[in-house]
Order: sequence, then C-alpha cells, then structure tokens
Amino acid sequence: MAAMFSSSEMSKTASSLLSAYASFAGSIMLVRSMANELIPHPLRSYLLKTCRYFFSPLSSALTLAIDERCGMAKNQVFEGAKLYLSTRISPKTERLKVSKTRKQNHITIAIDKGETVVDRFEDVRLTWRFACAEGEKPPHGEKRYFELIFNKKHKDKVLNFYLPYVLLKAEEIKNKDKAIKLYSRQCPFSEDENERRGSWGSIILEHPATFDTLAMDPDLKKIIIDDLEMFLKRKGYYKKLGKAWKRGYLLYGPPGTGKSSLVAAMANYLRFDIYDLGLTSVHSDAELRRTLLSTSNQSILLIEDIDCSSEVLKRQTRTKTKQHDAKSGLTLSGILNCIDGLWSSCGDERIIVFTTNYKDRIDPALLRPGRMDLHINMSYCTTAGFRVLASNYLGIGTKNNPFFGEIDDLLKTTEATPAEVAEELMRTNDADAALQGLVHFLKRKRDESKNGETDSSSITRLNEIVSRVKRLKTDGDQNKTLMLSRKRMVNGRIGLRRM
Ligand SMILES: Nc1ncnc2c1ncn2[C@@H]1O[C@H](COP(=O)(O)OP(=O)(O)OP(=O)(O)O)[C@@H](O)[C@H]1O
Ligand SMILES: [Mg+2]
Repeated sequence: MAAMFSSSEMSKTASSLLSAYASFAGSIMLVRSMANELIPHPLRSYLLKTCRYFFSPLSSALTLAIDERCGMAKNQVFEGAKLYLSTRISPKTERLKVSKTRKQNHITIAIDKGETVVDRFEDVRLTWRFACAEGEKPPHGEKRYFELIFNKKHKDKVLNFYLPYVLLKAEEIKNKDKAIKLYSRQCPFSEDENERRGSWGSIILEHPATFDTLAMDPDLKKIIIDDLEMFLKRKGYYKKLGKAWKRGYLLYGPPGTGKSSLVAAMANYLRFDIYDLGLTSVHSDAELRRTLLSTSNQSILLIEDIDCSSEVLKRQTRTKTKQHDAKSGLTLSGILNCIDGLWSSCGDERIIVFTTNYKDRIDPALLRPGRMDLHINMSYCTTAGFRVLASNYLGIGTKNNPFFGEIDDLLKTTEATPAEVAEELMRTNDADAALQGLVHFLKRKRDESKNGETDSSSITRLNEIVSRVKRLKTDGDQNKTLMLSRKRMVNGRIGLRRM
C-alpha cells in the first residue's frame, strides 16, 4: 500500500489523520466538560459505574467493603483489620502512619489512606486497600473503609475462616500491647483525626492506681475483685438468663476517699478502657444513645458525680420546657433506658460506674435493685487503709513502727480521708518525720472537733462546698477556677483546719 503513495501524499494523509484525531479528542473533551457541567455528580458516577459493568469483561474478583461503622456503632471487622494489617505491611508499601505514646513500649505502625497491603491465607491471595470517601462528612467525620479483594471462588473460605482469623489476631495484638485508653467527648488531644472531630476522643490512661495501692477495707477490696472476676467468667450465664452482659457499680463517699482511683484500679485490673461521660456535654436522649453506641466492648462507662448530673437533668428539662421543646432534652428515663433498657444490650462485657458524694441525693429510680448491682461505700481512712498508704508512700506498711499505735487510735476517733492522710505522708521522705506530721494533723483535727466545730459538721461543710463547686461546674466557664479550688480542698491542702 505504502508503495502506491508518494512521500508528500503520505505526510498529507498523516497530518489530516492527526488533525481528525485532534478534533475528535477535542470533541470528546468538549462533550466531557459539557457532561460534567450538565449531569449532576451522583448521576454521572452512577452512569459510569453502569457503563463499566456492561462493557468490562466479567471479573473473577470479589470485593468486600468494610465500613468503619455499622450504622451508629463501630464495626469490629474494621477495627480488627486496622490492627491486623499493622503486622502485614510489605516493603512495597509507600506510606505509613507511625506513632508512640509515652506509655507504649513500641512504635505503632498503621497503613495510611489509599495504601494497599497484600496478604496470604493458605492458598488465597488477598488485597486490602484502605480508602476514604472524600467529600462525605457524616456526623462522625469522613467515611473510612477497607476494601478486601480476592478471587470469588474463595468467598466461603474468606468469610468463614479468614475474617474470624483476622479478628482473633487483632485481639491478640490488642491484649499484648494494650495501652488502656481514657475516652472523653470531643477530646482535642486524640491522635486520631476522626476521634478529634467525632464524639469520643482518647488519651492513654496514665493513672497508676491498682488494687494494691488502694487504701480501703481489705474485705471490701476482695468483694470487688471477686465480683469483677465472676463477671468476666459469666458470659454464658448472662446469655442463659437472657440478660445483657453488663454490671453496674455505684461508688459513694466523701471527696478524697478514692472513688476515681478505684475506677482507675478497675480499668488497670481488667485492662478495660474508660469512657468518661460528662452528662453536661450531652443535650438529648438521642445524642446519649448515639454516644453510648459508639463505645466499645470491654469498657467501663463512667458517670462521675451523678447527683450533680441530676441537677443538669432538671436544669435542662426546665430550659427545654421553657422553650416548648421538652422532647429533645436529656431525661432521666433516657439515661435509664441506656443503662438497662433495650439499648443497653447492644454490647458485651460492659461496666457502668456512677460516683457520688451524696447517695441520698440520687434519684431513687437510679438506685432501685438490679440497676446498680453493687453499692460501694468509700469511707474515711481506716487503720488497714493507713497501712496501705504507709507502705505506698513510705515503704513501711508491714513493719511495726512506734507511731502506728497512736495513729491507729486517732484514726478510730477522727474522720480523715485517705487523700488527707496521703498528703501528710508525702510531705517528707523521712518516714518518722512524716508519721510525726500525720500525728499532729490528726490531733489538730480531733482538737478542732472538741473546740466547738465537730468533725462531722466541718466535714459536712467541706462536702457541701465541694458539691456546690461540682454543680457550678455545669455552668461553663467558671469551670477551671472552681476545679482548682476544689482540687486544693480535696487534696487537703486547704483542709478542714483552715476553714
Ligand atoms: N482510698 C485511697 N487509696 C489510695 N489513695 C487515695 C485513696 N483515696 C484518695 N486517695 C488519694 O487522693 C487523691 C484523690 O482521690 P480520688 O480522686 O480518687 O478521690 P474521689 O473520691 O474520687 O474524690 P471526689 O469525690 O472529689 O471525686 C488520689 O489521687 C489519691 O492519691
Ligand atoms: Mg473523683
């Protein structure tokens, strides 16, 4: 053919072909830009997908989409895959996320958005891709998901064996290097962008409290540990009874008796995360449900100062009623529903802890039998409690000491909180001087009560102030200053003697 054309004719043909192609490509560009302008985005992607479906050869690959959330709750397969894949990173991966907190032993590695990891399970080749749907901003932040791609013929093997294997491995990884997390709402410090924007954010729980370091009645301590142990072992039992696998504890007692420390000790003992729910940050029953549904299993839900929270409830209901919008407020029945209504059964191995300084101020509905399984009275420092503190702070708990007899006698007649005793013991490294200081402190308290102001009345006064501070805490900005003064009082720095 080429021989029939002269070279000038050939170049003419080539240039006309080129210009025809250019105008064809131009028209395609034009049509495309017109389509972009005229056809709305969702319709365009639908049309593209349909065209692709009809014109591409039948694929042998199957893709599983694993969203971060199942409705309002966290998707455990997504969480598991995130952990598991951190151990499957290949040298080909181009972008990784690394982090390490002070409490973690190792650097944590995770794949970043858009990255792909290839895994093998027996004879199956699996490709994982971490994706993020851009432009979508549902209430919980951008939509993140994994795609798991493999040959269709392995569908049953992947669903029945591979994914359960991934979950099992993830559980092992979690338990091995688990740093216990303290979650609170809208935590600005979270490393996870989604958590920062979403409803819960977390930091590593740094509280060193354990059952060994808690100054409390040894029998009571044993009751709590046995109760927790029994709870952990009773999955089948709860199922048989048709009850949700959860347990509620009410911790009550004066400020500085170790309620918050006990919650930290429970978390450290069980290796459970804590979700610290301030009811002041929740504005409706629906928001409470959403918030609770996004907590994980094996966790402690902590609602501190529940007596003050009922103030919040009253206040909110009052305001809402004023606004003729009572339906949308946070109500006591909303809380009760989440604790032991149908909503509470959406999760396993959950512990709920309420703390209060005033058990008698709590709405009786919260106290009715079966709601809070164990009521724990955190009392003033006992002689046994003092031995624990002396051992923790001075390293002399078990040895006999000439001051012990006098201190024991004083503790039997004077009400001092473990926080106050701990404060005295911390004043110096010299054990004898510290114990001498504690004797003076306790004697001063005893004398104050003899000189008119009884211990119980001054303690009631202190408790009243702390409680007022906590209630005012709900009023926003005054928060910081008041928290400070409360802390000083509780830690005994101001103490009863100076009131
Ligand atoms: N029973 C205890 N055993 C050991 N330490 C304690 C105990 N109670 C208090 N402390 C010490 O006092 C500090 C304050 O205690 P904690 O915050 O646990 O008290 P609380 O009962 O939660 O007080 P509040 O009612 O004000 O919240 C703790 O950091 C701890 O050092
Ligand atoms: Mg507390």
